[in-house]
Amino acid sequence: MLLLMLIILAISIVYYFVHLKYQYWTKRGVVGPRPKFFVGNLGGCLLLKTSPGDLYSNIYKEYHHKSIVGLYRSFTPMLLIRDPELIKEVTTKSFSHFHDNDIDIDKDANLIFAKNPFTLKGEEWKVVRAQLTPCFTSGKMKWLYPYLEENSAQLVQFVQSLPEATNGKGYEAKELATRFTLNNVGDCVFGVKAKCFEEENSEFRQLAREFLTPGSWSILAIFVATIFPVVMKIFPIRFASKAVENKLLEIVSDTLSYREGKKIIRNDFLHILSQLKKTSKDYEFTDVDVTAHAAGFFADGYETSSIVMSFVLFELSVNPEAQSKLREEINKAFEENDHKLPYEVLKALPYLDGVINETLRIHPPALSLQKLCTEAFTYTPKETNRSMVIEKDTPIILPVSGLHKDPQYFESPESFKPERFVGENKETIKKGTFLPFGEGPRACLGQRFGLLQIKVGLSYIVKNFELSVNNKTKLPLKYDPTNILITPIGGLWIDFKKIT
Ligand code: HEM
Repeated sequence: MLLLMLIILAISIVYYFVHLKYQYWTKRGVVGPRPKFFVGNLGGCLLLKTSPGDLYSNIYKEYHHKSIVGLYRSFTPMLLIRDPELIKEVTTKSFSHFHDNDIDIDKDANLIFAKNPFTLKGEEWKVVRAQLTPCFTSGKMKWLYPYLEENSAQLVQFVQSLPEATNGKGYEAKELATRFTLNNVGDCVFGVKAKCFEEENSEFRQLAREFLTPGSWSILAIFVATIFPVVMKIFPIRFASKAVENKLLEIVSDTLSYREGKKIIRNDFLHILSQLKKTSKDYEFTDVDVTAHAAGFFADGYETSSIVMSFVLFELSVNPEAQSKLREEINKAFEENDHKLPYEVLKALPYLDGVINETLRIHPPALSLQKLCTEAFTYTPKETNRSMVIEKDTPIILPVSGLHKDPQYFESPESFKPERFVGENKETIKKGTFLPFGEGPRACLGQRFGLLQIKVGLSYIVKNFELSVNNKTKLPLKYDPTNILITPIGGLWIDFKKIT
């Protein structure tokens, strides 16, 4: 009897404290979905039924009349922001209150990722971000452009050589785009030929398969770290296997020694990084930094860009009018420039820009972003007019996909309309509602390079092939719930008809 009473007492105490924990947002007048014991609001993600990005998009839609929504990650209160004004505060105006991403990684177990600006915090992030920013100036992109053009010409030859791409069996767009972007990072980051068109299992393709590829360990680790950052503090989870990390480090140090020995100067990221070693004044930039950042650019450089490129190919296939209009713009640019596509001309093509931005709106590779409140911030939601304090260490969710599909900001959000991002229309897009690259000081560092490689590869493809969707593509598209970056279930299969 006594034992039973003790058990009931223990359960009641636990229940009381759990109840108290889950009162956090109610006490502050913030509404949100009811949390479940232990998992809070992320149960669906843990059961792999939904990705965090899709979960936040659904919550965004459900609470359409609210500026903020209170959620719980296990017992930790976190805040989903719907109000674009508050998003502007978080990303830009009051950046000093929210300067970190909500991710923790074990530095000893992750040599490469631990140096990536995305995972760095506070002063360390500031220093590294300032060091790496010069790698992505417009001038540096111009240096790299010839490599991208050469790989784009090879991309066309590769598609032409594939019987399945042209005989109605279809070719998977992500596979195609990954081969292309890996060749680009091989050239632009390491100065090495990645040979992803020539060889089915080239060294780079193998590396990529084990690194940030859907289903690989690194993707799973990122998934766990995103949902439960605390796990990363307890277990030294690796984002890339030791073998992959060593291989990347070996490629960089071999190339550097070869260049030094032969006195070779090649205009690429590796050269820019090794120059930083000589010019960095305030903070020592070591060999390890050069190597880790080059390897980091490899990781950042191919996956997100190939996702975007594959979705652009898909959207053009299902929107033939947009495809024709884009082809017209590209053909004209080639004709007016001696059958070439110079860097300045490509950069200024408005419809191409619109097509890519509209694809990024409908299919942003990161469906949501996670920030951390680093200094308390006072906010007054307009619907309650009651100010509340966002406390230090509160995780903040920016529901990118929810905002991108909100009819309040993008009329008929399900329709593919590149014109939204062309000319004056672009200026009417409300700040804080279009976030494919994030926003403010912490926005994507490699945006210029990512967009450039997509633009040039796409221009060559659209000039040479008519695209249509192959019936192996499962429509309507569904994203794999076990991935952080969007991955369409079954792939995006495209037919390519050569334009003669
Ligand atoms: C179209 C392709 C790309 C997309 C859609 C994309 C998207 C993003 C997003 C959403 C973030 C997070 C921003 C935030 O936290 O607010 C990010 C960060 C970052 N990206 Fe990209 N990215 C792309 C290509 C690249 C490329 C090609 C590189 C480098 C070669 C790169 C390097 C980085 C780095 C270093 C960060 C961390 C920035 C920081 O925290 O200071 N990205 N990217």
